[in-house]
Amino acid sequence: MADLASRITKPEDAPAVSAPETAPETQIDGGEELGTGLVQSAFDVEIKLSDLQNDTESPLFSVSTFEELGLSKEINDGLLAMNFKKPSKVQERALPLMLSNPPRNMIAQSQSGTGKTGAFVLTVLSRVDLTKPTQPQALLLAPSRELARQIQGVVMNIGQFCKDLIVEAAIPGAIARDGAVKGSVVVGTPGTVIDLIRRKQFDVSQLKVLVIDEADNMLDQQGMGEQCVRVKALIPKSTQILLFSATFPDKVMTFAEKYAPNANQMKLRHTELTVKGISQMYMDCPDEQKKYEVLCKLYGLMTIGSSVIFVRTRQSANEIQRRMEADGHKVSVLHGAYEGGDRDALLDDFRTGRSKVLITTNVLARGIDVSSVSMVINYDIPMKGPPGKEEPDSETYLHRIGRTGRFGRVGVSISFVYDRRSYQALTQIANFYGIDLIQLSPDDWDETEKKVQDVIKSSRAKPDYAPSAVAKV
Ligand SMILES: Nc1ncnc2c1ncn2[C@@H]1O[C@H](COP(=O)(O)OP(=O)(O)OP(=O)(O)O)[C@@H](O)[C@H]1O
Repeated sequence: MADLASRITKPEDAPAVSAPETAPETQIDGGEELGTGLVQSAFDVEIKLSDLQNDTESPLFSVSTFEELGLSKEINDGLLAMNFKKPSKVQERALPLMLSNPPRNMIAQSQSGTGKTGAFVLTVLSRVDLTKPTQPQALLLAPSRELARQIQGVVMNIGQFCKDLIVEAAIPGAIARDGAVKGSVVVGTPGTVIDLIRRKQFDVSQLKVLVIDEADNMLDQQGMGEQCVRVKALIPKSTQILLFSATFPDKVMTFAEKYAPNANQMKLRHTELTVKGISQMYMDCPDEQKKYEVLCKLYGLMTIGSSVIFVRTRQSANEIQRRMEADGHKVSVLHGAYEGGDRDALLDDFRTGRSKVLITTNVLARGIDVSSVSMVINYDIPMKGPPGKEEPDSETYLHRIGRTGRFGRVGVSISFVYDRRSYQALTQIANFYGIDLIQLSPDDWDETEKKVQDVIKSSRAKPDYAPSAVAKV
């Protein structure tokens, strides 16, 4: 099998090989054969956040408690029930700014899996007047139905002691054609929300807060930007606008600042964006066809909890599923060609661990929070732009790998490269974030297994995993 270095010239600044750091002291070991060719991880994880949350350099660090942030008793009880003991940095810093009066807009950036959802959900729950339970007062927009449903779940969980809280989903199929949106909090996708407002099923006249999660993606003019502009035009001018994401490319940030004028801001530099708990690796595959063999070998060898395989197209997702199933692996596939109900059931199966491997496209690259995910495979390096003018998609890379390593956990990402173009694309992404990638070779499976297992058998990142991110408010 040819070495990548012998096929292409490795640039000076190519990802360097480095040994993964581990946190073995947090692990209680174990493993269980599933008889599917895949091995289920049965690590009983001891979750110990306190070390990370006491480290000033960690995005999970904070000096205060939730009580000190002045939240209501009902909300604090909800946080307690969810075992949220201390706020993360984005929660501690952004909340006081978002809750102050008169309300001011906010643009907040924080690494993947560091509690942005909690930050805006706490704001929403603090702002709604529950004496008007069916009057929409807060609208939360997300790019996919899966993320909208997930956020709806978080609002309901944190708000479980808030009497009369009704949280509606405005996603395709959720509201009957002649029905009305009757909840104080509404979580939806932009197209459905616009339809509901236009058909007068959704009264937005009393909205106080608009949250846009994954805001760089949502406001991108190539994507849902136009729809978000239309939503803004339909709601009261006084609505407080909160924009959240792990990534804000400069171009989109300029637009975000217009969309949410005079906003308080929490920004990070590119080099502060990666989560150190995620060991980023790459697999040097001999050629494109062999990528599939490498994938099967990985799954045949490893003890992996849950994992996500990202591919470029729906067709290749289906094809990999067909081949993996024919080879005896149990996998699920989810992409935009599936109907809403099927998508919900597929993701629910993955969340509950009924299925352990999810093959998907960029539709699930952002926001999805399944803490048991210990490995992410970039089967195809994410690219953006029109055919012929494609360039590496650094933002999507970061969001994809961010499906693991959630809130201080550890995980592995493995990006497959097989030729000069894919190698250069990955190199460009690594340089953008200033990261060192760990090289894996399909010629040395003992070493590959060791490098991967050393990381995923541990549970939490050590405090010194955390990036040197200091949010500037
Ligand atoms: N203060 C906290 N204490 C403990 N766990 C928390 C806290 N805040 C959030 N979490 C948990 O951390 C995980 C990640 O949070 P969340 O999904 O909000 O991340 P995010 O920053 O929105 O990530 P992404 O950029 O991927 O959307 C969730 O499982 C959430 O329940």
